[in-house]
Amino acid sequence: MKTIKIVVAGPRGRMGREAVSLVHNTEHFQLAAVIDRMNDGQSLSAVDGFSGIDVPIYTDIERCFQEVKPDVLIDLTTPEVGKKHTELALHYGVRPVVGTTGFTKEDLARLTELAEDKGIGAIIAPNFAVGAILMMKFAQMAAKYFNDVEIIELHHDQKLDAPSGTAVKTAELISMVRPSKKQGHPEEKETLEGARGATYDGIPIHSVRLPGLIAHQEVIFGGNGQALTIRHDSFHRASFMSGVKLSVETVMKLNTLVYGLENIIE
Ligand SMILES: NC(=O)C1=CN([C@@H]2O[C@H](COP(=O)(O)OP(=O)(O)OC[C@H]3O[C@@H](n4cnc5c(N)ncnc54)[C@H](O)[C@@H]3O)[C@@H](O)[C@H]2O)C=CC1
Ligand SMILES: O=C(O)C1=N[C@H](C(=O)O)C[C@H](O)C1
Repeated sequence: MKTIKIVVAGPRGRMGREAVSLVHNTEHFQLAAVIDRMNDGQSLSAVDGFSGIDVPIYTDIERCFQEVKPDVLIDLTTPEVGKKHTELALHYGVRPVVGTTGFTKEDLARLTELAEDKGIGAIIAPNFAVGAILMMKFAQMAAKYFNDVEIIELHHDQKLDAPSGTAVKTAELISMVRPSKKQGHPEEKETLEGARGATYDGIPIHSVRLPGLIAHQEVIFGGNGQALTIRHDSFHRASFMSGVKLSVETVMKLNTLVYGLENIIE
């Protein structure tokens, strides 16, 4: 298999550390450099937790792309930075694999157009865990039979965006198959603002943030005399890494932007 030359953005983050380890330990992947906010020009091996991983750190992504000429960028940063990085990657002909969440419909439309213009692949995946993809697919299946549904997503308290990318993606998949509907009593009123959560196409989404959690989601369907709950839990960020590996391998064969791993997992 041809070696894929990879740059990871956000290497010191919770996900970035796992991704650096994945790339470093995968035979046909080459970790060529990392992009961080500090330590420009130093070796990653000098940073705590990365001993033996001797690749350069860049704080300037454009200089990194010009000098390193990677095949793939793995971005695990923050919503605003992730959008900028994805755009620059496409501009430089580097295929982005983006786990960073917080992209709007407009962002996705713009990036899809850019990938088309450049004729290269890109993957933006709100969740890389295979169990989470199945949860979303099962929820879409169930929505054909149950019109009433609410999503509860639960994450660690350091998460920047709410609702989670996974919750938004789940609501999008459900709204593709169920008729648009306003749920609950037509005259219901919130006596405390936010009590009914956010809504996507009439689907309430509730976000829980607590220390100790990693990434969890329940999709609850209610019907006549019954309820169906579909739940997924990530107890460790290793749960996301097989999806990152598959995305890097797949993005090399694509020439458009794919949003969501459900589109590449059979
Ligand atoms: N798609 C998926 O399966 C998953 C996606 N995520 C998403 O990944 C992103 C990162 O999550 P965590 O690792 O938990 O966050 P984190 O806060 O631990 O890490 C983010 C890292 O990005 C770095 N960063 C910020 N600005 C930067 C810049 N300009 N250049 C380079 N690095 C920069 C920070 O220094 C930090 O180390 C979030 O958007 C999160 O929602 C998280 C878990 C799974
Ligand atoms: O920030 C996180 O941790 C996660 N973010 C992603 C999301 O917003 O859906 C994926 C996973 O839930 C973990």
